[in-house]
Formats: sequence, structure tokens, C-alpha cells
Amino acid sequence: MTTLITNGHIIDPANGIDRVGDVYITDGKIAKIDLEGSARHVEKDETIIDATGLVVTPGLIDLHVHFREPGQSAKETIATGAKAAAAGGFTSVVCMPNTAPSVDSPSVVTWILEKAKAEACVNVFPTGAITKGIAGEELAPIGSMRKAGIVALTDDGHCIQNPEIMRRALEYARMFNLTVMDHCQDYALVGKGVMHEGYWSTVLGLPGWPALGEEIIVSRNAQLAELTGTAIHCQHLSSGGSVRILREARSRGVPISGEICPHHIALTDESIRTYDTNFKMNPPLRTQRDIDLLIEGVADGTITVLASDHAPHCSYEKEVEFDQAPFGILGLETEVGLFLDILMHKKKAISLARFVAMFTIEPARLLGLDRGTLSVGAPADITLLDPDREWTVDKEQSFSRSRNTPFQGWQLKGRAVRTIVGGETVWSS
Ligand SMILES: NC(=O)N[C@@H](CC(=O)O)C(=O)O
Ligand SMILES: [Zn+2]
Ligand SMILES: [Zn+2]
Repeated sequence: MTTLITNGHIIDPANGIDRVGDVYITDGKIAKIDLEGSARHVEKDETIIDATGLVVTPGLIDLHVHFREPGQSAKETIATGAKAAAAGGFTSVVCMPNTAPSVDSPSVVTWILEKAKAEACVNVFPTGAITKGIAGEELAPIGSMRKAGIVALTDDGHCIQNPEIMRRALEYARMFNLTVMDHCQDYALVGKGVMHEGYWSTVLGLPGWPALGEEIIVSRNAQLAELTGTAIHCQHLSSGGSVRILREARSRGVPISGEICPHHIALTDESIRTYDTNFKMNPPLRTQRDIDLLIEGVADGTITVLASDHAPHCSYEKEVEFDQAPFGILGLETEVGLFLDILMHKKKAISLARFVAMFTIEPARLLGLDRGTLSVGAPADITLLDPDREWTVDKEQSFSRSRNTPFQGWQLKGRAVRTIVGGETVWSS
């Protein structure tokens, strides 16, 4: 059984490919990349996908999503989250462990992997909690979770406050060759903050979440990564100051990296003027100055990964006063459009090839996943992009179980048009 994706602009940063050609898929794997336009050998049972005018990339990987199983399937299930991922152009997602129960034992890891195998149309890679119950105190059984299939460690949703516990976690993670990802938030500084501490929090009378609350943990992480040699990946960075700290540490070879999410470059804290809880997420929206510095960090390679932090919540949970609402917004179906529109089309901060790398080989290398390339023999996970397609966000069309997006009605340029997992099309527009 062969599938041929013909005449597309192939961008495979891992193999340095950036030109028009054909991709052959056999038995769910990449069989051949033909850049020579040689006369093709068409077989009887061959499926042909015409990619003329489209970009053919390794399947995109989202390094940061929250599917709410086990425990909170009213917000999202592994099946609905996977559908949303496919519709956003993603063939693989890395799931955060703040479920109920949290992913802090091998049995929960196994449960997720089995559920994903039965119901998910994309690859689901679970992460394990660093500490039991994500409580920041006792280390979780890291070795047995690794055996069960976790691909990284994180306490996302929470942040280990005690630097001695974080140090031990890093030393332990190293023995299992696991990257540690961190939600950077100092609880003493942030307190009950619900939005960026600044002009707008003062005007609106809402408790502030200062940028320093993130930066101080990024600094700590840089020092701990340097000391232990274990890679730390700083999740959903929101502050320009964090970029400066990362840049300095990375220039000295410290194994630290960072990701940004679309909302932190698309919106500022001023959006909260209406007290709309769809603008509430953790960390919070910041200022135009932060946006400029985050984008600068993407442009100069300080920030290496783009991710959604897809965080579904039920409408009834969000329909409360701003300070009472849960933190988090949807992201999987809008992020390719937002990032292409802002980073490539509007700001010209990165090339299309760099955009693809930030969603493929960068996250794959960071965690050691066998994905993110079109190398012969690799799983045939492929995304077809139309970087110039203009479209309008309509949350009613979303495959997610939730509707908490601040981007309803936005007009974006660039989107995925087909998502192929293991050689099978799981979504097309
Ligand atoms: N980002 C958010 O605002 N919320 C996330 C938790 C997290 O990523 O910290 C969630 O699980 O809802
Ligand atoms: Zn987080
Ligand atoms: Zn998160």
C-alpha cells in the first residue's frame, strides 16, 4: 500500500530539505523523498495526494497540551483533544500530567497510553509529574514512569518552590535521560495574582502576577541546569526578562531552553479591560514590550520551541468573576494560524523553514522523540500547510469539548490543510 504526496514544497529541516518534490509512503513509513522529479512509478493501489501549492512538512509536534483524562472529561477527552490537534495540523502532542489523578505513577501512564491507542487519532506522548500529586514535595517514581512510557518530567500547573527538591529531581532525571520541563512561578511573589502586575491590574482592581514571579524561577533554573547538567525547558514564557536570562545562560552552553505560546505574543494585558475570562491564563498576558522581546527571542534563536498550552475549561467554570475563573485557554486549532500570521507574515521574525523546525525537530530533539523528520524509515507523520490561506476562527467549529478561546472571529493567514499520521489522513480541510 503506497501513498504518494506529489509536487509539494517539502520542508524537512532535520534533513536540510527545502524544495519541491514527492514523498512516498509505504506501510505507514516514509519510503522515499524524490526531489529529482524523476518519472514516477505508479502502482495499481497507489493513493495520490496532490500537494501543488502546499508545503509538506514532518508532522507538527505540540510540546505542551492539557487533555483532561483521567478525571475531567467534561473539559476534554484524549479523543477530542486529539481531534483538535489533528485539525490544527498536529500529528503528535505532549500531554501535561495535571489530570485527576495526576500522572505520578506508572499505572496512570499506562492508562493514558492504552486510552490513546484505542481512541486518539494522533500520537499522544505523556509526561510524568516530577513530584507526587504535583505537590512539590516528594519525588514521584520517575524510573518506573519512564519504563511505562513518559517522555519528560514536569509539574506543569504548579512549580516546585524548594530549590533543593528541584535539584534532586534534576539529578534523578538525568539517570533516566529525561528532560525536565518547568512552569516557572514563584508563589510568594505571585500570591493571588490573576493578571500581569502593572497599569491595567491597578486600573481594573485585580491582584497582580508580576513578571518577576516568572523570571526569578527562570534564573534559578538556569543555575540548577548549569550545576546538574540536566536539561531544563522553561514552559510558556511570558516575560521579556525571561528571554534575557535564557539568552545569557544559553550563550555559556547551559542546557536550558524555552517555549512561547501564541497568546503571549498576540494579546496584551489591556485585553482584560472587559473582564472576559477567556483572556485569563497562567502565566498572564503581559505588555507590548514583553511581546517585542519574546519575538526578538524567537528571531535570534533564544526561544526554540512554539507550543499551545491548550488548556480547555468548561463554559460554566469560565462564566464567573475574573478572579474566580480557572486559568487557561484553548490553543491547538488556532496556533499554526496565529504563529504564522504574527511571526512570519507580520513581524518577519522567522522563515517558514524555521517555523517548521520549531514545531518538529526542536521539540523532538529536546525530548528524544523519534519524530519530526521525513527521513526514510521514519513514521509517515506529515502535515500539509497552506501558509497563505486566509481564514476566520470560529469556535463553534472546534473539535475540542471546550470553547474557551479569546480568538473568536480573528482573521488569520496560514493554516494546516491536511494531517497525516502513520500514513493515514486523520484530518483534512
Ligand atoms: N496555562 C493555564 O492557564 N492553565 C493550565 C495549567 C498550566 O499550564 O499552568 C491548565 O491546566 O488549565
Ligand atoms: Zn503551566
Ligand atoms: Zn500548561
